[in-house]
Amino acid sequence: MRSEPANPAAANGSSALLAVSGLSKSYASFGAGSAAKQVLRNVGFRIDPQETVGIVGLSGAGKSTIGRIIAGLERADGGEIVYGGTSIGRLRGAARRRATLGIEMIFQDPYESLSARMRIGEIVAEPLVIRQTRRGDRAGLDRAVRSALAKVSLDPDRYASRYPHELSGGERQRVGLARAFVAEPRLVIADEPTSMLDSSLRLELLELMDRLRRDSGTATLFITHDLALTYRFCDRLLVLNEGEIVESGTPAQVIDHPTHPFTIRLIQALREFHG
Ligand SMILES: Nc1ncnc2c1ncn2[C@@H]1O[C@H](COP(=O)(O)OP(=O)(O)OP(=O)(O)O)[C@@H](O)[C@H]1O
Repeated sequence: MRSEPANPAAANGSSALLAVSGLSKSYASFGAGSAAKQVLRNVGFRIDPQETVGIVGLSGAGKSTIGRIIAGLERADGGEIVYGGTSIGRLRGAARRRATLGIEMIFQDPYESLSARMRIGEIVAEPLVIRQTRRGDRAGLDRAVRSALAKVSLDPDRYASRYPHELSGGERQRVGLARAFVAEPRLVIADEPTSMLDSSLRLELLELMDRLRRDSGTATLFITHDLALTYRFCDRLLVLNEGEIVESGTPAQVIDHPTHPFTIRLIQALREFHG
């Protein structure tokens, strides 16, 4: 089996943007006699600067849990996360926020991920306000927001003062991209960013995300259940099965020469689906 080193941080932590090792997570189960459900087991991988790494797996495999733990929205039970040379897994509150300022997340559901009470311009400005990069420079902040909206093909004059409910799903996900990239992040975690959109819009949005990340030199963790997409958008691929990484490599290595029985089944299913 091709796999990541057991401890990627130790293997070459100095050049990795993100090094995750030994990550484990369980959720409590409800009901009499229910044992806790382990959703991640000894997960380890690294992401280098500017690299796009895909995580594929079936629904419930634990993909989103990995993204949410790295983004600080969940806490792991065990393991280590080193980001930009700093161990962030055990940091809390302001220290965690400071250490992870360069990490942004794009969520699956464009209907839920944008604050309903904020105007689009405010939503896009938020990462800059949090980083205080344009403190006291209102004109500079407006310029940055307008430029971010223009880069996702949303006319700032038409969209900046609207509210999310006035936009279509595709437009909202463009706002999500503008917000994620406005402050030139070092790492974007994209959790199934197009799975709620019509198939006609999916590729367009992913190509836009790919352009934004290339232009800004941003690394990406691309979470998807669609193996075929990783071929096009990922430098490396991790296959997650029931909370364990069972295979990793370039998409060509993994898809053309799978070695783990789960990956082989996944690829067979993909081939049958696409004829
Ligand atoms: N807050 C939670 N409490 C209890 N169980 C949870 C919680 N969050 C996730 N789970 C469970 O953990 C498992 C992994 O969920 P996760 O969302 O990470 O999977 P996924 O691979 O992203 O799936 P999908 O592709 O369907 O989004 C699932 O069985 C899910 O029900």
